[in-house]
Formats: sequence, C-alpha cells, structure tokens
Amino acid sequence: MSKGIECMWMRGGTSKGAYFVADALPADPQARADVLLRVMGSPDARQIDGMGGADPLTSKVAVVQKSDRDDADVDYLFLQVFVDQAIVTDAQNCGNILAGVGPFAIERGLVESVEGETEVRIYMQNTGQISIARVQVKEGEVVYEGDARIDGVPGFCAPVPITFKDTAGSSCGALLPTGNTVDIINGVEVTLIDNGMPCVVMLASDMGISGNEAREVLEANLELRDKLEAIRLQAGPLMNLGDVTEKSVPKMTMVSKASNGGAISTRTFIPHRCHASIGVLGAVSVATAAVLDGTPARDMATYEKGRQMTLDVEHPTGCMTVVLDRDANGQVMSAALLRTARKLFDGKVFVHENGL
Ligand SMILES: O=C(O)/C=C(\CC(=O)C(=O)O)C(=O)O
Repeated sequence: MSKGIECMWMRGGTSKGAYFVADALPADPQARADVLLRVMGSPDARQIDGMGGADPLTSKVAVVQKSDRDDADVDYLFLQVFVDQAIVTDAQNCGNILAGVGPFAIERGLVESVEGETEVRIYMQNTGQISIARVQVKEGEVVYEGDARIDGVPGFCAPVPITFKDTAGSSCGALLPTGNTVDIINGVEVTLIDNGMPCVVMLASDMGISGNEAREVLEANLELRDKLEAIRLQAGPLMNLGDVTEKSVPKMTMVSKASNGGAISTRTFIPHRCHASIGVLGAVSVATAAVLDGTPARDMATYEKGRQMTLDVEHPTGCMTVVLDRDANGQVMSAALLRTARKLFDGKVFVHENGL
C-alpha cells in the first residue's frame, strides 16, 4: 500500500487545490509531475480517480518551502495540472492559489506567526518576483473566519490582502513584449501584455460577442474558441513564450464596457475554458492595459486617473478590485488586491503504488 503524501487542500481566492511542503514530493520535475497527475486524477475530463474537481480552477498545486532569500520567507512554486491532458506546467503563476500560501506556511511552521497579523513575504518561483500577504493570527493559529467577502466565493472569511511589486514582464521579459500597445493578429487589434500574467486583451465586439455572456454560453461557442486559439498560438512567440500549444498562457481576455458600475467588463479564457471570474494577476494585467493610452481596453474603461487608482474589473461572477499605484510618468509600480483563503482538509493523499 502507498504510504500517502502529506497534503493540505485549500481554497485560495476563487481557486482550489493541493498544497505541499516541497520535500513531500519528488524533487525531479518529471517524477513530481507523474505523482501530481495521479493526485488529481488526470488525464480524465471527470478526474474521477483523483482529487481534482474536473475544472482547471480546481486542479492546481502549490509547492512551498522555507526560502534562502533575504527578501522572502517562503518560496512558492505553482503547478497547473491539466484536467484532460497529461500535462503539469510551471509556465504560469497563480495569484489565487497564492492567497493560501501564507496561511499554509504558518500552518506548517515554515513561518513563525506574529500575534494579530503575520506578514508573509513570498518568492513566486514561476516568475521570480515577490508578493506580500498579510495573514490574521490569533493565539498562534491562522484565523480563517472573518467578515471579508470576494466575488465568486459564497460567504465570509478572514481577509488576506496581497501586494505585488515589479510584476511587469514576469514571464515575457517586458510589460509590452512587442514594444507596442496594439498589435494586429488575424485582423483583430490586441494588446499583448504581462503585468504578472501574460494576457492577450481584445474587444469582445471584435470577437463577435457582447462580453456579458455566461461562462457556459461562451464555452459552447466553438467558433469563438477556434478564433481565440488561432490568435493565442500566434501571440505566444510574439510574447517571448515560444510555442504555447501545451502551455496555459497567454490568457485570452475580451473586454467590453462595464455593466455594473465597475471600470471594465471581462471574459477570460484560461486558455481553453472560460474563467468563472478572472485570475488575480490576470486582472492586474488587464487593469494595467486599461490605463495605457491607445489600447482597446482603454477605450472601454471608465475610471478617474490618479497616482493611486482603484479599478473594479467585472467578470462573470462579480468583480475583482485592483488598486494600482503609478509613478509620476503613469507607470504602474505596484498592485494590491483583497483575497481570502480557507483550509479545507489536512491529511495524506494516496496515489497508485507506482506513483511513489
Ligand atoms: O488564469 C488562470 O489559469 C486562473 C487563475 C490564475 C490567477 O489567479 C492569476 O491570474 O493570478 C486563477 O483564478 O486561479
């Protein structure tokens, strides 16, 4: 019998997944991927023989360890386990799963808790950048109960505010990897941007949709999906991401006018399924596109310009509030968001014998 692997299941923001201390998993990336495919039950559209929830948003993994760096407490490696393909990729970061990393690090004793609030400095290995999460603590224990709420998650929870600095060019080497605010691919005006997450931002109307459709409606639109994928495969090399056929980036975001008082409305493919809301760093990248003059997103966005700008990015299940800090030249220097996280399960996960 397999002896099982120590693992915690957590909701981080609007995603859910498995959190491991690094030394619980094989160090070799291929062997680790084999184990994680079995943990989630991939490849299988239903993930019936594993813990994954048959959705890319619930088939995610955080690998966490103490950091050797002076500017970080822990290192966080994000891994996306594809649902219906045998692919485990570190080609993207995830700001939602990140929300659980601070609480998990305290739970596992990787970070010493500070009564009241513990600041956890997290080195995000996928992109080589730092984020800071603030976790509530009482009598040495992580507090999960509270009165914060985020769209896309029912109920209330303790707040986990997160700040990102220097996320520009996280995976593409530059905020605008082509040097342009607008490129044209297959006749569609797009902004190729990376402020923490590589995204292709385009007008919903250019893709033949209103931008207010439900996730299910968009996923059933095969013509739209084909058009998005054709643009994505060309955008990948232009964004310095190489061949993206088997990668989960860039994300494809279609924007339209906000319909609920926010700054802009979004519908995002990640990249083959439509997001139920929007990714954290995805929202930061799209909000950044919306404050750049000359972009399709700028034309759709409504906001007041300033050094600190709060943009409500609307998505299929509500909105994500992004606070951007800009310097005197209007360049985005940091971004902050509110997330919540919750411990769901702690124990051992079992995989087939030959997985360990
Ligand atoms: O885009 C995805 O694959 C989904 C994400 C990513 C994310 O959080 C981010 O953009 O930072 C999510 O909602 O978990």
